[in-house]
Amino acid sequence: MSTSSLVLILVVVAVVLIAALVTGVVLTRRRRISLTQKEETPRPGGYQASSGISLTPAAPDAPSVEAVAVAEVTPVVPHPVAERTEVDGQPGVGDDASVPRDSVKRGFVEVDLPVEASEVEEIEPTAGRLERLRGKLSKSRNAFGTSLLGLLGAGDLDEDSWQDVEDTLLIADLGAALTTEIVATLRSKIAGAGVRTEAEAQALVRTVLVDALGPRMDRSLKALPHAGKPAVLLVVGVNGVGKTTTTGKLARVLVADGRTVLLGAADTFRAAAADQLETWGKRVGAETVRGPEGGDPASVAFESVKRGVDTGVDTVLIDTAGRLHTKKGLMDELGKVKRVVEKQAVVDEVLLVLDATTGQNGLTQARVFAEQVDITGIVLTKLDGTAKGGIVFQVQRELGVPVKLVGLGEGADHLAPFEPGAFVDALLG
Ligand SMILES: Nc1nc2c(ncn2[C@@H]2O[C@H](COP(=O)(O)OP(=O)(O)OP(=O)(O)O)[C@@H](O)[C@H]2O)c(=O)[nH]1
Repeated sequence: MSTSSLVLILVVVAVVLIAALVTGVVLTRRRRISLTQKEETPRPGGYQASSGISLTPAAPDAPSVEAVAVAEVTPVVPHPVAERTEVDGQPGVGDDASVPRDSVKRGFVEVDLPVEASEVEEIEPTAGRLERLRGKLSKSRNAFGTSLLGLLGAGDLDEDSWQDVEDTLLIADLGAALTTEIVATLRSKIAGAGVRTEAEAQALVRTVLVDALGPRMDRSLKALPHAGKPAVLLVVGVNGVGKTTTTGKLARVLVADGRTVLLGAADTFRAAAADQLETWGKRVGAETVRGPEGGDPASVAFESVKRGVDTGVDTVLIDTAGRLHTKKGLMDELGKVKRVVEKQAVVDEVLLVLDATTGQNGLTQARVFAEQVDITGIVLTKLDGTAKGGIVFQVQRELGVPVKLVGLGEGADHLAPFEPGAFVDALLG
């Protein structure tokens, strides 16, 4: 082979190698850029609460103005005392448990446990957390706001257009009654004021929707100690809605606020649920009280509060087992858990966790739980994954109970206070 052929071959090999190298670098960069964009660049708009979660001690003797206002419009539902199955309200374990279990015990279920914590984590202050939640509600915003504002901003509306407005509200889960009401209000306001532009439509819709969300309701979380005893919060709801995750996130908020917390794992149906809660506890440095698998949840709740009082923590958070609202025995059991805890201390909050992605069924769940225990606040989870944020309107209206917190993701800090203005802004974009 001549020298010139050898030089030619070497040049070709060198060119191929350089081309491969350049392609590799470009691909790696692209991948990195798309990852960064996904995780760090917030989309414009989105849910932006203006402050952190408001924590207060309960003041049972002095209800707030807002609570009184809510009570005035909401008839109190009497509890079905006659249907209770236990007679003495005392906790029992195993065969001694007085409430029959009418549900098949859940078998082995695959659950993702939070990453095992070897030491207590540093928790970022809540202020920065709100900024990071920007854009989390974007799915709801896209579906709801864009079409509604487009319709209303288009000038004079004929009957077909009003039908479209109505459909948009219904699809967003506002429910038939509220939709009719809101459309009637919008129609009369538009007739009175005249709406020419999308900006005018936005201002009008914002006012009407914020008003429908009861902006004066007291949404502070009664999670601070009072009368020398810890605040006690009970977290309830059907299976898989996010009770344990919310309890863990809430513990983080409290600890970040300088509070001491004890967790009660009153989900005795699944050992994995108690493990999951205990891991959250370890991550924030909180003790977790748990009982034997299959034991009496009321007993665990009782022991948790007793331990919380003895150790002088600020807040006891009790995570209960997921229970189908259609199973009477399990719902009775929930009433018992609350009554037993009340032998030790006041239950300051009963937080009903609802999964926003379940739409109308969330409303049915809310009704049944409210018949069993006095719900004091709603936590609406998974709002990051639904275009149906409208369930908020209906649940509040039906129960007369405020949505206090929203879950906006699976992350440990994806919990935000519910603010009607911020919520509507996020919906409308
Ligand atoms: N996207 C999203 N996922 C959430 C949110 N809250 C909880 N989850 C997820 O929902 C799933 C169920 O959450 P859990 O906390 O185990 O629910 P649970 O109600 O305690 O479940 P059971 O104990 O089986 O009744 C988990 O994968 C959570 O990460 C949220 O706000 N957004």
